[in-house]
Amino acid sequence: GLNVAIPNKSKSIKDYQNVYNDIAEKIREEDEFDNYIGYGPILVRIAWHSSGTFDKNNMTGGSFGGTMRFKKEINDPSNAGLKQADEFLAPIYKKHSWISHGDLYTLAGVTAVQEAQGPKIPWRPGRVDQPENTTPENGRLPDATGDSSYVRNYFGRFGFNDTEIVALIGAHCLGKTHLENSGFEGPWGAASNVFSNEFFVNLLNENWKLQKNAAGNEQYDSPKGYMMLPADFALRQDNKFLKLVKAYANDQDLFFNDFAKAYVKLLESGIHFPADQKPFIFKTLDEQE
Ligand code: HEM
Ligand SMILES: CC(=O)Cn1cnc2ccccc21
Repeated sequence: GLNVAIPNKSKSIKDYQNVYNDIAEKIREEDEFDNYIGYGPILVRIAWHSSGTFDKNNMTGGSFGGTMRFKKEINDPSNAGLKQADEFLAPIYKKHSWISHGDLYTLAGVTAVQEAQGPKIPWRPGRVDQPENTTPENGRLPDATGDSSYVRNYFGRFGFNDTEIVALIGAHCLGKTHLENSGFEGPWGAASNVFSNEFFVNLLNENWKLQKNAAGNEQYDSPKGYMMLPADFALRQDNKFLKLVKAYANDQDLFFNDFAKAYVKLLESGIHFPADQKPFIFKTLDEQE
């Protein structure tokens, strides 16, 4: 059905900046998580996975209904590890339970990118919690072993073009893969909690070798201990994707601008906002000192 955003008229940018600040302060406070990577990366992932169930062919899924809060969705094998993000957000929801879960998950993903020194992400509230029986079925999130045509086709389900696809996957500059979650293993060393174009620089410049990991899955490893998923490496194996990878490796500002636009489109997939609803642009903690 049609997901029409219903902004809460009693809440202003100040109220949402308060939620942003609580999330940002908790990220700073709980800095030891995942070997001092912190919670930022999995907050970006839960925002993306909440939105990544969208299917433009039948207008189902997406972040609107906040169904990630239900067992069926959070237990999707593709969401392994994200219960920790949901638990991180539970006290934030308890304190600000006027907010919808869809707004909370996506706002957390915005906060995490901005607090990681990434671009400003304009954000609009108005998602409305939907009942458990509207939870989409498992299996709508992408397969890490896919090749370039798989990746282009997968994101075609959202109506994303090549620029949006490559920019979005640049979020793999944050965090790491965990064998117990996805069957892929990334190195502590190379994992980062600073948003940058490093993913593209490494993808282009490292000497990658395809090898089986401890779970028997093939991944690309580099002498420096970096890794890439087959679906990451696919961005080098298609001429149009490769052109974009090179552009972003050579111009971080271009990457930041394209990422911000694509991330907004992802987090708002399937939602109709009032034409006059202006997005909020939040200040970082550093900008409020
Ligand atoms: C072809 C599309 C994609 C595939 C196949 C994919 C796959 C994966 C896999 C397998 C992991 C490791 C999970 C774990 O083991 O803990 C991961 C982590 C991550 N993904 Fe993606 N992803 C894709 C697109 C995206 C997009 C569009 C975003 C955000 C805009 C994103 C953000 C992240 C982040 C931040 C992490 C790190 C999480 C952590 O450190 O725990 N990914 N992804
Ligand atoms: C540090 C590292 O492995 C960079 N990287 C490369 N591919 C990734 C996929 C998800 C998260 C991080 C990823």
